[in-house]
Amino acid sequence: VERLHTLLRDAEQTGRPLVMGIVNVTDDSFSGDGLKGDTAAAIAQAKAQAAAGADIIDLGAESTRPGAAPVSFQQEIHRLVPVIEALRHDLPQTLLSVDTRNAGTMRAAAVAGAHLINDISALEGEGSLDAVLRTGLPVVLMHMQGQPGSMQQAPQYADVTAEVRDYLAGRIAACRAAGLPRDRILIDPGIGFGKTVDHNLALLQRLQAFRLLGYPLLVGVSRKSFIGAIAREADAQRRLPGSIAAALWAAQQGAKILRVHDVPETMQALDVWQAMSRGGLEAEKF
Ligand SMILES: Nc1nc2[nH]c(SCCc3ccc(S(N)(=O)=O)cc3)nc2c(=O)[nH]1
Repeated sequence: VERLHTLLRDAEQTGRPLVMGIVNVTDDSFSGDGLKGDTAAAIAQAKAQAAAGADIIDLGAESTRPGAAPVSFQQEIHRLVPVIEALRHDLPQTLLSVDTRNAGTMRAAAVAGAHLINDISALEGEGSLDAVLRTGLPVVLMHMQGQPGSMQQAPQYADVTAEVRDYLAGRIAACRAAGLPRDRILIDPGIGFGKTVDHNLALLQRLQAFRLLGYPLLVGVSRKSFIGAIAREADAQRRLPGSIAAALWAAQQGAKILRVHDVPETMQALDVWQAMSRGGLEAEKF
C-alpha cells in the first residue's frame, strides 16, 4: 500500500497521472494449453511496458470485453501466478495489479506478490470483499452495469453520472463498514462496461464528479469502442490517436491512474501535455 501511495503522492505533486500498462495472459495460442507461450509473451510485454515507463502493470486472465464468457478462478490462477512470480523478480520497481472478480484469484495473487487488486465488479463477488480485507492489498472498485456477456445489449440510466457515482459511493461505504481502510480504496467509472457511447461521453465530461468522493480515480479508455464510434477509424485495431486524446482529457480532469495498452505513446503524450499543463499551473500564480 505504501509504494502505491508514494506513487500517488508524486502524481499529485507533479500533476501527472500514473500509467498502468495492460497485459492479458489469455490462452489465445493454438498449441493446446499453450501456457508456456502465453507466460513468456506476457512477461516480455510487461517488461517492455515497464521499460517504457509504466508505473503499474495490470495482469488479467479473463477477457471482460462485451460478450466474453467467464473464466474459472482455477484457470485464472494457473495463468496469472507464474507471471506474477516472474515479474516480482524481473521488475522489482513496478507495481503489479491483478484484474479479477474471483476471491480465490485475489488470494493467490496476493500470495504470489501482487500489489493491487483491480475488480471490475467492485468486490461484489462471493467472498471477494473478505478476501481483499485479508490480503491487506489496495483495490480498485469499478462500476459495471450487468455482466460482460450482456452488458452492452441495452445499457439504461436515468442519469448515468449520478447513478455511477452513487453506486461507487455505496460500494465504498460497504467496504469501509467491513473494515477496509480509506487508503486501500481507488474508484473507476468503468468506461465501456454497460454504457452506450453517450453514457461514456457523459461520464468523461463529468469526471470531476467522481473526485468529490475523495478517492484516487482510475480511468480506462484505451482502444474502447466509443472512440471508434465518434472518430475516424484509422487503424481499427488500436484507435491510438483517439485513445491518447481521451487519456489526456482524463488526465486534465484529474484522473490519477490511466489504464492503457500503448505505454510508450501515452508517455510521450503525457510528457508534452505535462510541459504545458504545468506551465499553466505556474501561469495561474501571476
Ligand atoms: N479498472 C478497470 N479495469 C478494466 N479492465 C478492463 S478490460 C476491458 C474490457 C472491455 C473492452 C472493450 C469495451 S468497449 N465495448 O467499450 O469497447 C468494454 C470493456 N477495462 C477496465 C477499466 O476501464 N477499468
